[in-house]
Amino acid sequence: MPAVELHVHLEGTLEPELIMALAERNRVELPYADLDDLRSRYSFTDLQSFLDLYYANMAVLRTAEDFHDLTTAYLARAREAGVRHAEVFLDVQAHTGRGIRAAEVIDGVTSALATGGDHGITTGLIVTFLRHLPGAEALATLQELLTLDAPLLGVGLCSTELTSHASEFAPAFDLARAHGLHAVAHAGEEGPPQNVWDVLDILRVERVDHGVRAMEDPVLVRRLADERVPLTVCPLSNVRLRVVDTIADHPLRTMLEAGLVVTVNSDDPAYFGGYVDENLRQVADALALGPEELLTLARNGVESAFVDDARRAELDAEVTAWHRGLVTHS
Ligand code: HPA
Ligand SMILES: [Zn+2]
Repeated sequence: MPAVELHVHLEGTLEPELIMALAERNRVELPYADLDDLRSRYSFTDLQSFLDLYYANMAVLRTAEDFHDLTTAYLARAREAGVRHAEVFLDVQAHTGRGIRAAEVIDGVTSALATGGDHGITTGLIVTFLRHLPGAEALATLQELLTLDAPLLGVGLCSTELTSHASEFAPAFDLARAHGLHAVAHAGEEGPPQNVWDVLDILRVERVDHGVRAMEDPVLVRRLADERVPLTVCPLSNVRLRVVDTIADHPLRTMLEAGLVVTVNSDDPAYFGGYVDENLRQVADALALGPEELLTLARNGVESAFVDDARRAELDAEVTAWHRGLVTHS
């Protein structure tokens, strides 16, 4: 299925093998005996238990070349997964906070994203502010990125939902909007439906990342459906971070039936057991999604992407051709 990926953290595509290779290249001491020992840590009890490992592993990312290699590896794997357009998240503050210059990070990532065409993928870069850090630091980070003329598509918000209020980040989101940037935010993953209301009303986001817990609030569901606010859902992530018990318990089908603009995404595929193709396969199997439901998911991705009309028409044509083949051959 030709896919649009709207919720993937570049740092979450850092595969264990690349962690070990970069540790050696950069002479970074890791607290793991070997690859198997590292892999044995990939069992999570909640979002925070994942974030602890995710941030710790970023220690191996030091130079523009590292960020370039990470991004190139993602593009190659994404192409295999059927991705035709990807809007990737980058946690710039997780790197500047370790003494890496923002310019180093941005240079490495954007030089690789510029080769997306070689993989048949159009791309966009969304800088995600870290919600566990003060709102003033998000604002300062964006100001620096604007000074650097970083080619940004938008801004987002991620990390723990439980320790701060969305309003802290309003100045950063307002500045982003004033510069014509798009706005998205994680909400309703570990946090309650109120967090979704807050990012809609206070940060004025155009898409909600995750948003699965919106299902606990029927008035919110009606609003999201009426306003066609896309939700970038990540099924394997939700299972691995215990937002849902099993893939068969995932509310994705119910969300579609409620008229929500749901898309399927990989979040942190190196940590959660699969890229977007595997997310689609597992959710389709477990929830018995047929060709029409898969078509809706694919079309939702195209509708929700921050692309111009010409690119949207191309993506739409690919999806239509794929669906025609699927129906003809079934
Ligand atoms: O699933 C997530 N939630 C919040 N922050 C994140 N940062 C990477 N992945 C995630
Ligand atoms: Zn995420």
